Amino acid sequence: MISARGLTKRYGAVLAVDDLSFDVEPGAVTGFLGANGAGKSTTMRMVLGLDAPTAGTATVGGRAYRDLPSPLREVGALLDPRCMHPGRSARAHLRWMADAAGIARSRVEEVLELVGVGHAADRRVGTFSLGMRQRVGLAGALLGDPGTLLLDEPLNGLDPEGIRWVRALLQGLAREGRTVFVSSHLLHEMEHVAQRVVVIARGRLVDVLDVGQAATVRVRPASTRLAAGLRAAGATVTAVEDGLDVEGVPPQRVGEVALEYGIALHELVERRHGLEESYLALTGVAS
Ligand SMILES: Nc1ncnc2c1ncn2[C@@H]1O[C@H](COP(=O)(O)OP(=O)(O)OP(=O)(O)O)[C@@H](O)[C@H]1O
Repeated sequence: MISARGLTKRYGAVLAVDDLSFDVEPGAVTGFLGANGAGKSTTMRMVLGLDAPTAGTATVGGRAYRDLPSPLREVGALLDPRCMHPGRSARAHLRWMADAAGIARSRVEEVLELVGVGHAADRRVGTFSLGMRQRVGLAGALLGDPGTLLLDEPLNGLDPEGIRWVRALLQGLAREGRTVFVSSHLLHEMEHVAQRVVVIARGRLVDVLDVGQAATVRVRPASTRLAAGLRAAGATVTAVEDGLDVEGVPPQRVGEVALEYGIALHELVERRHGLEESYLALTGVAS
């Protein structure tokens, strides 16, 4: 688990991270969503001990990063993939990391294959596209088979196939019980990869949202008899345009109630509450 408590970072006049507290639980992908400059990278750098907080603490499994006995085996990180040495090959880059952490070189070959860069392992990283560098960066994060992953914008520069692949990889890692924390400034990316999302704006916590939990069933026609029947069945019903929005009962139950009342439905659609609605509502309030 990653925990931030009162985490604050000031760069001169800029308050980059402002009294941020949140937990990232194992077993799920947790998104870290905020506009450019909201403070995501600074927060991740503080968790990784690369920046010292002005105030507050950040811990992984209850310890500060610098106190972890074998950091690369406990925490895998992907920060800016443009920071790799352009003259080194992907294999040399990963071997250098593995040697520094006492990890067997055979593991380098495993992660190269895992991220799909095996065929280009001896090419200089400087010749790689951003998407390929992201894959090498991910390989580096996975090298020590860590229980916790912090990935800063890992989908940047990937093509649609690459994005689908990373999503599946991260969800698989979370299912194995790992803690996976992934930042993005793009809402729809988070909606498809994360189960929970920590939302920040201007360095402050806005909210922690569950993605796609509650659902609304939209039915037409907007029959008052149907609305009464659904309420009697325990639903919350709101009249909208030419239909009804029904919450609190599953779609099958809505269909059954309509049948009981002899009402022909013209439409019955389940809509998961999108992160977008919550995000816009929240950031609208916050701005
Ligand atoms: N080393 C630094 N010195 C001065 N200001 C900094 C430094 N690093 C970050 N900042 C400022 O702190 C704020 C937060 O930046 P940060 O990079 O953490 O945001 P971010 O949410 O990761 O944005 P992006 O999505 O653009 O990467 C910004 O105003 C940025 O200009």
